[in-house]
Amino acid sequence: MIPACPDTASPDKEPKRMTTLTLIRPDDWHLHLRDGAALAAVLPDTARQMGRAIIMPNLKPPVTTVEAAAAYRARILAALPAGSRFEPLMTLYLTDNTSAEEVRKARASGFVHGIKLYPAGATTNSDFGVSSIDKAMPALEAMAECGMPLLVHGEVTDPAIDIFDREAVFIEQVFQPLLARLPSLRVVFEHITTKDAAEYVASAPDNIAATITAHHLLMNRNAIFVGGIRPHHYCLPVLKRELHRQALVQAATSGSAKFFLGTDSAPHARHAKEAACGCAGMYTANAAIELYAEAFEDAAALDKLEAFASLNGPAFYGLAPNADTITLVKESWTVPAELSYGDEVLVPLRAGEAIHWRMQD
Ligand SMILES: NC(=O)N[C@@H](CC(=O)O)C(=O)O
Ligand SMILES: [Zn+2]
Ligand SMILES: [Zn+2]
Repeated sequence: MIPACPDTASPDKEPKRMTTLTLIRPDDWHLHLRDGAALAAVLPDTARQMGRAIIMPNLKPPVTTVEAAAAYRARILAALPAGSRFEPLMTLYLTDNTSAEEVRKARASGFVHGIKLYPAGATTNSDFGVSSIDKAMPALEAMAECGMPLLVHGEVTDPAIDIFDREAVFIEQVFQPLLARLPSLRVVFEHITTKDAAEYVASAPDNIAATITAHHLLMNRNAIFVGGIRPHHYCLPVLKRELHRQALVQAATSGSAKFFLGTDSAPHARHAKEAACGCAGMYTANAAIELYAEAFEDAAALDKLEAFASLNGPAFYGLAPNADTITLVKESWTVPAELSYGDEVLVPLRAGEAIHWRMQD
């Protein structure tokens, strides 16, 4: 990281304000790109900022085979802007029927970098998810054997469990028993939202890591209800109390290599969000690194951003960091009120509001 300070005219009078920030190009370790016209609409946003991204497999139908992942990867590459060097890192969607053979095939493919566990019914397009860990055991054992990371949406789905407690209960009921059975399994606890998860991951062995979204670093659950119900602030796992937000900020800025950037940018058309039963997911890919920069700056930890955004993820996945850099400038700009999304429109996080960092082209 090469911070530059233009306040050299009065070096003694003012505290150093960082106004440009050059980072090794970041990667997004948790991204939803969708497919077809939606894919074509959102992909350029991520490709502009990120070197690579872990592409979530919750399409309709989900990406459950290496063959389907190869075809999806080809569609992503075909939709990239000319000259882009963005690399999609593919994942498979774990089901009760995923075979050990498919896991080994995925490992051998070289382009499948993780297998995603969605508890059935936990989130958007998760109906084909795992109904019980026992059923997925042959696949999970093969993953532990061949070193294939398990990416986890860590929420229980029991309707009797309060929605704000579903992540903490998942740790107890699913995560701990699973790791007791397969202690060498490499696991990414995706989009963690609680102090419980941050502490659990921090104290777990090195094969356990976590992604953290920008929105969970920047907002607490009050943001869902400011002056009325805010469907664009609804995502899963749902935003939590301020004490949890603070614990996530602490984890992300702690310098621990276990935590890394995963936007969980999850586009849904405006009408699907602003509805009687609105979809879960926030769109942040258009301003991803800027939103993280804000969160790190608020925590006076901009010096920790590069490791979180550009180094810890590749290290966990056994990849080299990107070879080029990006530069952020301290400069306010207004997020568009909406973005085009195929034939529809999409409302990004902070629509119509200011963001105080801007990535240079
Ligand atoms: N995060 C979300 O609220 N939604 C994601 C699914 C997910 O990551 O759980 C989506 O695909 O829309
Ligand atoms: Zn999820
Ligand atoms: Zn997600």
